[in-house]
Amino acid sequence: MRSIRTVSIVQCHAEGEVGDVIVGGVLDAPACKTMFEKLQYFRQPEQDRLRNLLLNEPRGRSSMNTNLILPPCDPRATAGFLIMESDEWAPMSGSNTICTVTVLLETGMIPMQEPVTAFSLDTAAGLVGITAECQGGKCRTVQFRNVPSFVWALDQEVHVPGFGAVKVDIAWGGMWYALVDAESCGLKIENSQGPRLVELGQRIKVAVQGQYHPVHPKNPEIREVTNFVWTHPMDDGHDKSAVNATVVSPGRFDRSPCGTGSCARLAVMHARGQLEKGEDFRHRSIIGTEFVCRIEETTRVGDYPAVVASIKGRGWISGMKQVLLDPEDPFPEGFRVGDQWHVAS
Ligand SMILES: O=C(O)[C@H]1NCC[C@@H]1O
Repeated sequence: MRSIRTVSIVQCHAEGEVGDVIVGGVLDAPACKTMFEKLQYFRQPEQDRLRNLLLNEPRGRSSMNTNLILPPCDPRATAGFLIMESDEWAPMSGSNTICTVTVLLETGMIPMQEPVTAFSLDTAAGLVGITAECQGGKCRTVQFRNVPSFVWALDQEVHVPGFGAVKVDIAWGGMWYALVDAESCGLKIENSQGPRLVELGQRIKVAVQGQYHPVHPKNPEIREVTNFVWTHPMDDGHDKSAVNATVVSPGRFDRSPCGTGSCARLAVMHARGQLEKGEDFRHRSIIGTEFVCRIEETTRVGDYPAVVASIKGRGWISGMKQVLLDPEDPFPEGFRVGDQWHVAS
């Protein structure tokens, strides 16, 4: 056996969405003042080979993410982390935060305090507060207090070639999202409609990218919609709840209820007067798992009214692995196949 690269990983999922965590084998980015600078370093083509090696086949698959724990830049944080998704280094991610916290605590990288461990994590989108309920050495729940979320525009009409006009909301929840009511396109969020939801969701996302160009007021480098959420109307019975399905690029469902998508939706619901500060909202995924979401505070981001949202969910460690690269492997950055990766050509 030979290898020119060895990366040690703890495998984890949060409410069904894989968020593996690198615990060894990758050095920190040199001389960075912020986690966003670290993200910029790692997404350069030479460094980005790591993301391709880990997420592309044969080592990865289309429905997974990998997180990289690094020293924080903000002195208030206990650790920093960066998020690798199939098509981007995401500034922030909810399911990946829950996985990273679960691994940090259950492997002892951050000492676990029972019944509650509280600390902050530094991300490329800013500081995220963590409150983890812990019992018997298990991290039972992870709640994170996200960077502020806000609506960029409501009810925008987008022309989708071959389909027609679609109404979209555009909001920031740690990533930029377009959100569309599935019923407005004659669809229901259920597995039997999966291929159509993913295919049309991707097409609407591309159409939005062509017509609307949101920019984060605090960081002009964080721009353009990269994620898409299908929503169902809120069930306002005993609990406020709804199902959603996030279409992650290049075209597959988030298996979790999507933490940053949920924050974007909370900002939209607050702007529409559907959810107040302090109210719980239960967001369910395509596989029936749930995040408990809440608006903790209202604030502003630049000129935009914003909400500070918290999201609570659960993570489970599922294994450990060491990724290797044989110097003669013909695919040092892996490959993608059209059956599962929505390859354009
Ligand atoms: O929970 C989230 O925010 C996400 N899950 C995978 C894609 C998004 O980053």
